[in-house]
Amino acid sequence: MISVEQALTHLFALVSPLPLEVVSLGDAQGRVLARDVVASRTQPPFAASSMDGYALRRAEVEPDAMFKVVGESAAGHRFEGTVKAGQAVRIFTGAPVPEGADFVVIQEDVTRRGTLITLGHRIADKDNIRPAGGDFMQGETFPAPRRLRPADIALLASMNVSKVPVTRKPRVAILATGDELVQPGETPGPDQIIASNSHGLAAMFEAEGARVQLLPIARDTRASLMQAFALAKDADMIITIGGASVGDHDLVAPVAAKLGMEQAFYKVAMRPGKPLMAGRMGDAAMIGLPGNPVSAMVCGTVFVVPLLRKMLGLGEKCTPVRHASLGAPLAANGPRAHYMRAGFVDGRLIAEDRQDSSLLTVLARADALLVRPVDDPARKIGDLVDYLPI
Ligand SMILES: Nc1nc2c(c(=O)[nH]1)N[C@H]1C(S)=C(S)[C@@H](COP(=O)(O)OP(=O)(O)OC[C@H]3O[C@@H](n4cnc5c(N)ncnc54)[C@H](O)[C@@H]3O)O[C@H]1N2
Ligand code: MOO
Repeated sequence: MISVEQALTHLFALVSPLPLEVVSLGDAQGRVLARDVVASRTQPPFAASSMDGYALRRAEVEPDAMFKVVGESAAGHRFEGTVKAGQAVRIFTGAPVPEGADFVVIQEDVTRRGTLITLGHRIADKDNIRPAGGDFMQGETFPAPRRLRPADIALLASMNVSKVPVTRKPRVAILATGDELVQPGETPGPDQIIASNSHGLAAMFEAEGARVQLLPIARDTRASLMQAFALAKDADMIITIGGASVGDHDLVAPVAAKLGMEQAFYKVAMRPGKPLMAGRMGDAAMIGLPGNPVSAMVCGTVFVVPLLRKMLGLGEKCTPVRHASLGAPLAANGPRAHYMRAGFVDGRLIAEDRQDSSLLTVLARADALLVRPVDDPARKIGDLVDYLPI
């Protein structure tokens, strides 16, 4: 058995960053920017008013000063003239500040009669002008790699970038195996259960930016497994679920080997998730996840998600652990790293009582995987522990 860290090293060696594709801005949310993007314009492109009011010369601002309003500058329609001594231009938020003006008095501080305005007694120092290029300049770089968030999309739009170079989505084929499995919505026989893992993992990988292909459930025969693998031809990564252990019907490893899989490792010193296997299978990375539902989801979180990030060009990093203080004591851990389902109560982390790897209700209500290192000693309330948010 190898450690979680050793397994991750082997796994990273199985995948490489994928090529880029160009998508329209409307399709860029959540995608990973693959190349630096350069602003094709300056924003704002002119000095702009940040308030509705009157543009005039700062040097003339004094209590009760009077000005003649000689025109208007609105957003999209600038005042073409120059503001001269004793003159003001009606101006609105976002409008270009006219030549000659260097100050905007907000309209609340002004009394207007006809074309004349009188300033109030106290005018704040703030000029209410946004300088040209105050947000960004033409030629400024928006750096890759970066997973694009809504605010990034707004910024790229503002830079007049309408097409975005992003890393192609990793194509992940998920293959559930087992005679006992039927799809959600089907009617299971008396000895059957619903295939849950493929759907949980598909959701996890798609949230990370993968395109998931759910293969038909393979029965516990070599022929059925072969057939299912054959459908995964275009995949960058093949994930099998179940059939990874030592039972007579655990056929994934021998069938994968027959199909040319070069196994990088089998079995990791972790709980849940011990019977994990991985290797190269043709052009794809193949990862065999254990069948127990929580084991499959934990392995997805700890191993597959970091690989997808590497494929997306986000670098070779395991998901960083966070720290929290314990809300209940923990017994000493054994020789396998333990990823315990745990929840926050009043800001402190408490491990669930039941940690069996079949319990999806426990996983679904958990906030975190509390990470216990190999041979971690007993812990008391208030001790700092590592966790992965889920
Ligand atoms: N003698 C031993 N028995 C087992 C060992 C061991 O070391 N020696 N390891 C145990 C551990 S740990 C795990 S985890 C499981 C993993 O076994 P497999 O990967 O071969 O998985 P299966 O036997 O096919 O299934 C286990 C369990 O999970 C259910 N399952 C499978 N696929 C799905 C799915 N897609 N959705 C929902 N549930 C699924 C399956 O019905 C079984 O209940 O082996 C232990 N045994
Ligand atoms: O270690 Mo198995 O992966 O729990 O239940």
